[in-house]
Order: sequence, then C-alpha cells, then structure tokens
Amino acid sequence: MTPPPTPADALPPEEPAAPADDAQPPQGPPAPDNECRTGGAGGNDNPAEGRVPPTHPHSKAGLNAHLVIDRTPTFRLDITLTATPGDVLALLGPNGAGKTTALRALAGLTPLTRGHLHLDGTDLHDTPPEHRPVGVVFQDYLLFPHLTALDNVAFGPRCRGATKSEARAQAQDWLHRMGLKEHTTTKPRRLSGGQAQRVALARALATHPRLLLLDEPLAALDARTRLEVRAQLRRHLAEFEAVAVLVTHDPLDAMVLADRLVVIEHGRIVQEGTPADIARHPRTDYIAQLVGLNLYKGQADGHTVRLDAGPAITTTEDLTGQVFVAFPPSAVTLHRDRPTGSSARNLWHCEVAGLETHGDQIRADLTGELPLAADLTTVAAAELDLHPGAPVWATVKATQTHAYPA
Ligand SMILES: Nc1ncnc2c1ncn2[C@@H]1O[C@H](COP(=O)(O)OP(=O)(O)OP(=O)(O)O)[C@@H](O)[C@H]1O
Repeated sequence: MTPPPTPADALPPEEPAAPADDAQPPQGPPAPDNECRTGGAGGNDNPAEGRVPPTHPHSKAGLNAHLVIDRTPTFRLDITLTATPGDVLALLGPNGAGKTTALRALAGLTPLTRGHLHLDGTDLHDTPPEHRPVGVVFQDYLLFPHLTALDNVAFGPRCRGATKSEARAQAQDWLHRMGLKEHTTTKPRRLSGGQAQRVALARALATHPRLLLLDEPLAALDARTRLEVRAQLRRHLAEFEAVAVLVTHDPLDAMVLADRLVVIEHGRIVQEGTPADIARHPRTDYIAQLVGLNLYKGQADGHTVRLDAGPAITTTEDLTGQVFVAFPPSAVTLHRDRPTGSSARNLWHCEVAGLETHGDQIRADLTGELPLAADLTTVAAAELDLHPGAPVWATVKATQTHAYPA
C-alpha cells in the first residue's frame, strides 16, 4: 500500500496510477499554520455544521459493510465486514489479498464499485473522507513534520470544529494519556518510532472516531519497541468504545490486538473467527503457515484420513467425510534410518528440501511422501547430518494431530 500521508481529515487522493480512485475530491496538505482546511477544493469550512449525515436513531450501532471493488480486470474485492462497538477486527492476508483496498474503502478513499458502508446506522456512501467519523493510523506515522506533537494531535479536533484552545487542551490530554507529557512541544523528527506512533494514535483518537483504522501500525518499529507499543496499543484498543479495524501481516499483532480475525485471500474472506479458533482450525495453507502448522485435506474414515494428494494420516478423532488434519512442526520426529521401535502411528519417507533457523530451533522443510515442516534442535540437526537432499524418515504420533471437518 502507498498510504495517504495525513490523517483521514486531510488524506490526499491515491496516486495517479490508480484510475479507479481518480474520482476522489482533491485534498491538500495541512495548512502550515495548523489551521485545518478540510476537503480541499470540494471541502466545507465547517465540517461540524454537518455534511456528516445524522445517525439513524433506531439503527444498529457499529460497522456493517459490504465492500465490492473492482481494482484491475482480474482483481475484485468482495467482502462483508460487521462489527459492534468495542470490537477490534484484524484483516490478515497475503500480499495483494485486498486488505489495503478494504481499509481505503472504509476510509472513503477508494470508491465502492458496489455494496454499502454503514457506520452506526449511517450510510457513508455520500460522505467524503474528511467528513467521516473515521480515524486512521499508518505504519509510518505520517505526522506533519513542521508541527509539534501537540499541534499534530490538535489538528484532528480543529478539523472537527473545535476552537484552537479547545483542540490544544484535548491534544494535551491525549498526549498525557499516551505517556507523552514530556514531548508535547517536540517535532516528529525528534521523536522515537514508538513515540511517533503514539502521537499518531493520539491524533486519530482525539477526533473520537466511530471507526478507527490501523494500517500495519507496528510494522515500522524495531522488535523491542514493537513489543512495548503493541502492549500499549492493546490497552488503548481495549478502552476504545467504537469499532477498530487493523491491517497486519503479523499474526502475533493480530492475535494480541484483535478480538476477531478476518483472513482475506484473492479479495475474498476465506476464514473468520477468534484468534484461538483460527489458530486451532486453519482452513487454508496461508493461515496454516501463519500459525505455524502443517495442514492437509482429505477423506476421513474413522481414525484414518486419506489425503487428497498423498498418503494417509492416522488421527485420534473419529470422523467421516472431508476433513482437515493439522499438526505443528514440533510434533514431527526425524530419523536417519527407518525407525523400528517407534510407537508413532504415522511414518513417512521424506527428503530435506531446505533448512532455516526458526527462533532457537532449526526448521526443516521436507518433500517426498508427505511435504511437511519439522522443528528440531541444532544439535539434533547436526546429529542427523541434515542438509538439502538428505533422505529422512518422519514420524508423528496420532495424538499430536488434530482433525476437524472441512
Ligand atoms: N491503486 C490501485 N489501482 C489499481 N489496482 C490496485 C491499486 N492498488 C492495489 N491494486 C491491486 O489491488 C489488489 C489488492 O491490493 P491491496 O494493496 O489491497 O492488497 P494488500 O492485501 O493490502 O497487499 P499488501 O499486503 O501487499 O499491502 C492487487 O491486485 C493490487 O495490484
């Protein structure tokens, strides 16, 4: 994604390369004097005076969206998202799946080809981005470089019609909440990545959005800062009373921050559920890899699952029909010679395709009778003399597998 460089209040249109989005109203950068000019040429100087349509009093609170967007002749996003206030959704998916397109559509930056977008019962179809009650946090913060942290945060409330002093008081309050009391007069270039991201979050939250959009909010941070900011973000999201939608590539961010994961592949939702449910019952190879499981599909007959392509796997579950079988790489034991005394019910002859470090373990990528990933210690890998092309036997106990209906 090439994210727009300002908060939703001042988001520019997409690059000219995006013909589908050329219809966006032109929007300029923030005024250097920190005066908010909403809507650019098509804007309204006082957004508080209502281009935002009133919320329907009897309608359901939260997000109700069906987003259909034709991006290229071959790519169509077609997803339905619903959430109630307080929900945190994470959109996960491989590159090009459509996550950013979905986020941009929610922000009003990419028009829908079809579908609808209702927030707290209000149809946002005709509401321009700068007048939507939507806050956006981007991975590279996109703070206004010439403004202090305080003025960056005050920008949002100013755009929503607050007076200068009200906006600054609110900004002060938000920066205090974010633990940035000491940095109110600091300009972005003097902030650390973690501090800048907290300013960006404060800027988004200061507008009291009914929908908070976070685009890879932790991606630009180093590992240590990421840990810290993830914990803080989790706390703020838990307190946030409206809907939050997060786009991330990182399963850990998704699992820690979201109540519900929505996995998108090729523009469609392929699986949706709580982090625990998705981690335990992955339904696509992408999700299985994401949560670190070997995943297969096949036909169950009692405790035996005959794979669509490959051998059979013995499981403890007693099932019939199409099922998935999953097991973690740590459940695989490797042997140089065919084991004779092993109690494991599953035995396959494989070949090492590749090796890589995985935390303090070695992950072996195996092909052969059954393609699989196996984790082992460095010592074990050395003892087995593992190297690409080496033949190995892999065993997995039935009790270590998990089968569930497809
Ligand atoms: N501005 C654009 N104009 C036309 N097509 C686009 C535009 N931006 C993205 N696309 C196409 O839309 C599809 C979805 O892209 P999108 O950026 O939404 O995916 P993504 O899941 O966010 O990927 P990534 O994780 O790499 O950011 C891709 O096929 C992409 O090539």
